[in-house]
Amino acid sequence: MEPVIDARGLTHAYPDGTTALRDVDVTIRRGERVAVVGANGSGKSTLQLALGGLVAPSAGEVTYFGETTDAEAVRERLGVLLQDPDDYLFNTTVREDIEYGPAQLGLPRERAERRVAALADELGLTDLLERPPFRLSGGEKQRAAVASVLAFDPDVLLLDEPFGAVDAHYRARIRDLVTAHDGTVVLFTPSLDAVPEIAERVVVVDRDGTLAADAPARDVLTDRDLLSDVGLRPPTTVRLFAGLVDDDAIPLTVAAARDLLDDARSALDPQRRR
Ligand SMILES: Nc1ncnc2c1ncn2[C@@H]1O[C@H](COP(=O)(O)OP(=O)(O)OP(=O)(O)O)[C@@H](O)[C@H]1O
Repeated sequence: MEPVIDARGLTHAYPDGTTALRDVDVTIRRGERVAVVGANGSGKSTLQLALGGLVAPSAGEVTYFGETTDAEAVRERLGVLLQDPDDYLFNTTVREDIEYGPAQLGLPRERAERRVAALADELGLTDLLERPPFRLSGGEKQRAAVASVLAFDPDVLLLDEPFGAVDAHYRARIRDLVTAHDGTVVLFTPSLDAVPEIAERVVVVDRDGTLAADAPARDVLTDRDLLSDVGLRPPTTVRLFAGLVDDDAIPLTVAAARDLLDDARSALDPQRRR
């Protein structure tokens, strides 16, 4: 598949001299679902800003859709969810915030309204649409911010911590919306539990802002030494099953873990053996 974002030699130092990224090469291809993981302060958000064209890196270059290095030219194809929901919610009502993207794209009013209504329903925002965004709880704000990015159906989603403040119910809803997204998804997160259900490939940012790995999700998520070196904890299922089963049989999701335990129980219980 062709690259939708291709970054070469990205290095970024903030004005105070903090170097957040060092010589990062990463290619995101059409339709891929990639997680970028790393400890707090490793440089994930800086990488998201650089890939999303919201920060000009000190060195290196990002090419979009094999066509251009000008992020502004492809702005409406990139859905960038920043870490802080307050960065999105600036209109008078939640409805206006979610409608903003489709309106900018010139989507016919009726289609935009249908899309906003469907997302509001999915994310439990229907009764909150006429409220000023600053009168929302933390989780509600996060859900509204996610809705405002999904509303314009961008080709590429770059999502920094979309699950941060939300409860388990809406975490699952957001995960389902993201996995159903018919495009490319890059998820930036310091927590690996949500990764297996979303990403097939994982990019690991080390604490010094270099890349420590870029490999299939299973290889990274079961590599306890690598994760420990970069200051990350393996997903819960990996911590539970590591050493009990072969690495390539470790379940990465709760559903896979349940299946494995159920099979083990059937094997142990003569009544249930077929
Ligand atoms: N505006 C800024 N000015 C100076 N340093 C910054 C700025 N923003 C981030 N940094 C520093 O750059 C490094 C990388 O930060 P970044 O926010 O990219 O990390 P992160 O991996 O997203 O962290 P977290 O998991 O905590 O969100 C950190 O050392 C951070 O303190």
